[in-house]
Amino acid sequence: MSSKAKRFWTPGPVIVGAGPSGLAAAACLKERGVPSLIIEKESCLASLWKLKIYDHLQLHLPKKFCQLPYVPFPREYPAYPSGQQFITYMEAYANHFEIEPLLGQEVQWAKYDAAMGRWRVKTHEYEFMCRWLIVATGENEVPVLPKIAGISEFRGRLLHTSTYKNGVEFRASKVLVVGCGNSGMEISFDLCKNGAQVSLVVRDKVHILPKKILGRSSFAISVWLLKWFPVDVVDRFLLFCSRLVLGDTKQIGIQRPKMGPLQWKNSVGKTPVLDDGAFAKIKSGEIKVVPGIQKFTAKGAEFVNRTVKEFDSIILATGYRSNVSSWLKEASLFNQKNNNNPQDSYPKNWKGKNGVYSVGFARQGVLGISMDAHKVADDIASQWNSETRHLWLDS
Ligand SMILES: Cc1cc2nc3c(=O)[nH]c(=O)nc-3n(C[C@H](O)[C@H](O)[C@H](O)COP(=O)(O)OP(=O)(O)OC[C@H]3O[C@@H](n4cnc5c(N)ncnc54)[C@H](O)[C@@H]3O)c2cc1C
Ligand SMILES: NC(=O)C1=CN([C@@H]2O[C@H](COP(=O)(O)OP(=O)(O)OC[C@H]3O[C@@H](n4cnc5c(N)ncnc54)[C@H](OP(=O)(O)O)[C@@H]3O)[C@@H](O)[C@H]2O)C=CC1
Ligand SMILES: O=C(O)C(=O)Cc1c[nH]c2ccccc12
Repeated sequence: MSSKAKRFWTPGPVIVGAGPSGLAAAACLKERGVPSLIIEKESCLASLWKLKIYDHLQLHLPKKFCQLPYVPFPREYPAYPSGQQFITYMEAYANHFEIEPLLGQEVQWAKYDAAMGRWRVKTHEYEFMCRWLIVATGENEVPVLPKIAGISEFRGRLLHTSTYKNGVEFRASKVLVVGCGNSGMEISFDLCKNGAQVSLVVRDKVHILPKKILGRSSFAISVWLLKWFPVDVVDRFLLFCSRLVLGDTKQIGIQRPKMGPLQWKNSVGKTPVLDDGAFAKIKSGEIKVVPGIQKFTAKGAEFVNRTVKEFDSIILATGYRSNVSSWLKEASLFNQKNNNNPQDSYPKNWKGKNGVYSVGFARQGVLGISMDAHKVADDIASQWNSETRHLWLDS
């Protein structure tokens, strides 16, 4: 099969993935005069947002922190755009920069050919040869489905948050949500508003912060404070405000890590929950916090404290991982020990050896994507300007 693949030499970089990272990288390169080619496995751009996001999702950071390079969100957009508005924005972004990804082509493997001095990027139909490869396949590509004992015995409905759309079909039913990240909290809230009886598994320590403090985004306040104060001081401020707004989370069975929320995010990579209403439902008892699962049973679950409960549905809000190890054959940037994330931690994680780069693996959301895209484009453009342009003009 591989011998039949049509081969192409691309002058500029090949970008794998047409999500926000791929689009931002292509736009930044274009602004610097460097052409690029995006290869996308799905039949659309922004596939995470089009295929895996629930109906009521709003960006949890204010819009100025979620815009891609050069193009602000439309003025009429609300402070926290919806998932659909973010999709519309990305479509317009691609049109603006005339970015036309090659759709429906999954990259099966990419490896560096030292003899050619080129990356070989293979899809089912094509093989591309390029000087630079940009990995933009995202930190949230593959749903994490934990191997919990008895999971195949459960006779009710079992799904991951990536296929959850809304709570309507769960009305009046008993639902167990496994995992207390932003997905687990927001989906629990949605289910609760739709009349489901919700239990939420919190197996370990977690930081919950109010989305807003005195009407202002707690994330925006943190970014502002970080200009003047070290991160541990900002963390203490966030914890103080959280205590005032939410109360003591320990009293309802949710313990905080010893480290503050921003330090926790930077060192462990776990995003604090930005609470937008679920916590009040936990406090009122409408959402019940339950401990880790010992095993699933045909009708429900047994928990580590030996209690047993029945459920109609189980929703795994257990997060996502990257798929890079399945297709990228290189070890300078991504390694398995580090959960397939770039091995140098932020902010040194965007450049590997032989012309491989990453955009969107800094665990910093869209803001991190924009920063990576500029740095990667600057680096490639300086090489493009000094060597490649002459080669192509001469030939
Ligand atoms: C539910 C949810 C809500 C979020 N909300 C926010 C938010 O409010 N603010 C924020 O800053 N961040 C948020 N994030 C984080 C979010 O993942 C990123 O900000 C953003 O989508 C990452 O963009 P990306 O382009 O790096 O990855 P993705 O959006 O995942 O795009 C990667 C693309 O690569 C493609 N791809 C993967 N493998 C291959 C392959 N082998 N060959 C070809 N194509 C491939 C995929 O199909 C996909 O289109 C959220 C994440 C989730 C899951
Ligand atoms: N509105 C928005 O903008 C939203 C943004 N997001 C973002 O999307 C990304 C993904 O979020 P999310 O999908 O919540 O994933 P996360 O990885 O953030 O959270 C997964 C949760 O599942 C728990 N978990 C994993 N395995 C098990 C298990 N076997 N038993 C019990 N609990 C388990 C984890 O607990 P533990 O810590 O113990 O491992 C963790 O609390 C994040 O960056 C998030 O901020 C998500 C939703 C909405
Ligand atoms: O949505 C995400 O997962 C993000 O990574 C956005 C983000 C970056 N830094 C943060 C600190 C606190 C809460 C969210 C984020």
